Amino acid sequence: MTSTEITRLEIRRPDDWHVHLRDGEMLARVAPYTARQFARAIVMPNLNPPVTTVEAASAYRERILAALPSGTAFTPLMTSYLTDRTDPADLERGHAEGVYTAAKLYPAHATTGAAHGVTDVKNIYPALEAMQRIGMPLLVHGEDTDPQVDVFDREAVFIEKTLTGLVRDFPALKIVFEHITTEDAADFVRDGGPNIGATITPQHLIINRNAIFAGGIRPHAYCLPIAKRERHRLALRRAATSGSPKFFLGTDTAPHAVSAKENACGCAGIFNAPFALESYVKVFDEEGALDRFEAFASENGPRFYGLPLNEDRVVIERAETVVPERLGEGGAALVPFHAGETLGWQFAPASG
Ligand SMILES: NC(=O)N[C@@H](CC(=O)O)C(=O)O
Ligand SMILES: [Zn+2]
Ligand SMILES: [Zn+2]
Repeated sequence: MTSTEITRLEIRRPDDWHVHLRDGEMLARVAPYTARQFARAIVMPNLNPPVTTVEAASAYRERILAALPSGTAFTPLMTSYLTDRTDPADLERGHAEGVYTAAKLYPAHATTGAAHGVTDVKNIYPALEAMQRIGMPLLVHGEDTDPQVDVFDREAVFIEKTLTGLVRDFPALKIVFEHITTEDAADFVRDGGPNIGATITPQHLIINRNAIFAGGIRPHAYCLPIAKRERHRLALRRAATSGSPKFFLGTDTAPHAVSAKENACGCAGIFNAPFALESYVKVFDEEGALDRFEAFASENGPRFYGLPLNEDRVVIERAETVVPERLGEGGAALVPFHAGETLGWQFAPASG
């Protein structure tokens, strides 16, 4: 069957292996979108202050569950924010107690909420040794932070200056190279051992860097790592649809208030949770790879993490979905990815 003849996908319920659920009112506003489409999500710890202890992660998990309508079947998978002072014993205890699923490396100042990040990876070597020993995955925001490095080269420079050494020094550590944006990263992951994987966002499969400057500056197309040239987007599409088990779904949904996006110093982050599956399926459809979508969305992630696959199923149909310009009212409104566009797929269509 050619792709255009497929009008309905029924797949295991997907998981989102990279989300920002925020906290407080924003958490209540955004978490239901992720819980609507996904069974589980890896929750990023870049709150203010960051989630650096088992107690903080456990309390955050409770706030996430409390923010969802009762009866919602959704499992937040918590992460620890690594700092120069991370205590390996905290990681081991959190992992053993089932609180931490993974730990996150933000190079200091690399992105939103990374001010408390790691200044030199050598500082977390004791933590990484413990994680390697207990099988706890390391999640990496892979951008070099040297201000001399061009913003479009930061991911490639990070591979060369940091990631290659980490993989060499911790050959048995599970590493997820998060939200990859370049052909360099896709090749590095493809050519690496079985314990290196990567998440890919919808935006990096759909836009290139021109979108940030289309007719004027477009703050809602700005995220980190920043979208790159077309050849990188094409390489990411090949990686995502290749059938390789190393690449899996991670939206990096990163909501910010409209006033923080449409600003002289706008925040990085794209809020893609509301139509995430529609967005990814569009890409797999365009690439003639709808038959590979279930593995990318629902199988490769849990297998990499060593978690069971979801048993329930979801339906995504070929049907028009109009994406609103804004979701929510007044100051609480958020601009979703694809605002104002019509997508050709619809998640969980009303029966009939
Ligand atoms: N992706 C982004 O542009 N922003 C994320 C941080 C991150 O994932 O780097 C955020 O928390 O806003
Ligand atoms: Zn990041
Ligand atoms: Zn992120």
